[in-house]
Amino acid sequence: RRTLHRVRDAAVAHRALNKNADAFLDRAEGFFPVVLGTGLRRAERNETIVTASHGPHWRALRCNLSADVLHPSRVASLAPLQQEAAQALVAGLFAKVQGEAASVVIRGDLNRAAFSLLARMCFGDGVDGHCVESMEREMLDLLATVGELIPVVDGSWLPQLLYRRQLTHLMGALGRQKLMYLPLIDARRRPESRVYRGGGVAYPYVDSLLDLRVPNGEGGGRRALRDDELVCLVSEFLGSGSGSTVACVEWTLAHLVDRPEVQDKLRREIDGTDGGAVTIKSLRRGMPYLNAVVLESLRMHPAAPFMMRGTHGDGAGVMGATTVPNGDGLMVQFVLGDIGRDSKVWTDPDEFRPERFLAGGEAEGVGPLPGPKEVRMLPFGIGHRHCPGTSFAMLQVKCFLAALVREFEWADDDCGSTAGGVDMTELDVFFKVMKKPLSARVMRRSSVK
Ligand code: HEM
Repeated sequence: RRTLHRVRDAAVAHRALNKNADAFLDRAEGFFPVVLGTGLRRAERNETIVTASHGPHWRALRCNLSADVLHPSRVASLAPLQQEAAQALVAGLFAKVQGEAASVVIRGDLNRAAFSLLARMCFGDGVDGHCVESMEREMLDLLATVGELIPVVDGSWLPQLLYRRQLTHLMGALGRQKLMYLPLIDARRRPESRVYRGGGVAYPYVDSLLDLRVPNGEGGGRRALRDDELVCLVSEFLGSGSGSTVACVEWTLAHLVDRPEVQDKLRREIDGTDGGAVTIKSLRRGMPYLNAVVLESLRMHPAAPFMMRGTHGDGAGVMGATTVPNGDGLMVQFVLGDIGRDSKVWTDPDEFRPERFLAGGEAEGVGPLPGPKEVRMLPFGIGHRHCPGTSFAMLQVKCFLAALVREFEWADDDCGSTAGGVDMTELDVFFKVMKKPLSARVMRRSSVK
């Protein structure tokens, strides 16, 4: 069992993750419910990128995703797919808002759009829509169960005894995922599936995983990934990529509903860009206010509530933990929401104020990832283990928001709000989500003008 230490302070995070980065390269073993549930010994475990220890296996998995699938230069080629997903999201809302306005709980629509895009990137084009829906349902179920377990998993084996029901449910969900994913993975093994016809996904994630050879441990040489490993990696891709972007878009919309003047200002920027047709080019060229709005949202509500690292000797010293029982090491939990609202670093940290990220603002130059000189927020982590989906996710969130704000006006829905406006209560489960899903009054702009 390891000792758990929580970091809520930006300066301590900087001391650990920038100044002593090498001591914090590892994940905290045994912290992840899936690992706890399977209970496999490390040598047999189906590691994902998140769970793998720093070393050659992790490096092979991570390089494959970040260099072959999500490298910033590749993200440009995924942009048309993101645009298509945004258009499908808007079309779905048009269907819901048939009159002038409607009350909409947006989370489900966002999740469908984000998940379908990732499923396409994962398995290629042509996966049946019902199959995608079933995968999405199972993923939501899995994330909900993992979310129940995360607060109680502390690196010991006790939760395995106390939370048997949730662990059994988790194993069932993983088993059902396996049944759904394996036929789709097998389909990608057929040579004809590798013919790229243009206009779709050029190199699906599954193809990259099938081509990958990972170090064979003590046996030496390299080997292909086992079926169970492929299933876990696909699950990680679909799960970590969808819920995170959905949470970020939902939180941002909630603030736009709460602060109509911010929404108007954002809409003016969007309307003024390329005649209102927001393209990936225009998003990449700038749109400083949209960028500021998204960063402010991520500062206050980082989609991943915590970031886990494991450390020993030096790292434990940096944390001020001089006595670590049994020399087992220290599990360090960086509380990302608290770090982004550290009052020693931010003025009025609980206020949604995107202007702070604009030129002349207190956070001018602060981006999604911190530089080596200071840590002010950590929405995508930091260092070697920072989120490999950062560029892709930022683009996707902006793409969805730009489309939603261009086509609709978003207002407070009386039924869904408290007397004080939108209910911003947070719930830390697998992701940091709105405790009460956003319900907004959505008006088509054509009917507003
Ligand atoms: C708004 C969206 C997202 C947020 C806020 C987010 C946040 C994070 C954070 C905080 C970490 C931990 C980083 C660290 O320990 O330094 C992480 C890791 C990771 N994320 Fe994301 N993420 C997002 C989207 C995505 C997407 C779209 C994907 C892939 C499709 C992805 C895949 C991963 C993976 C595989 C890791 C593990 C990296 C490693 O351990 O080497 N994430 N993410």
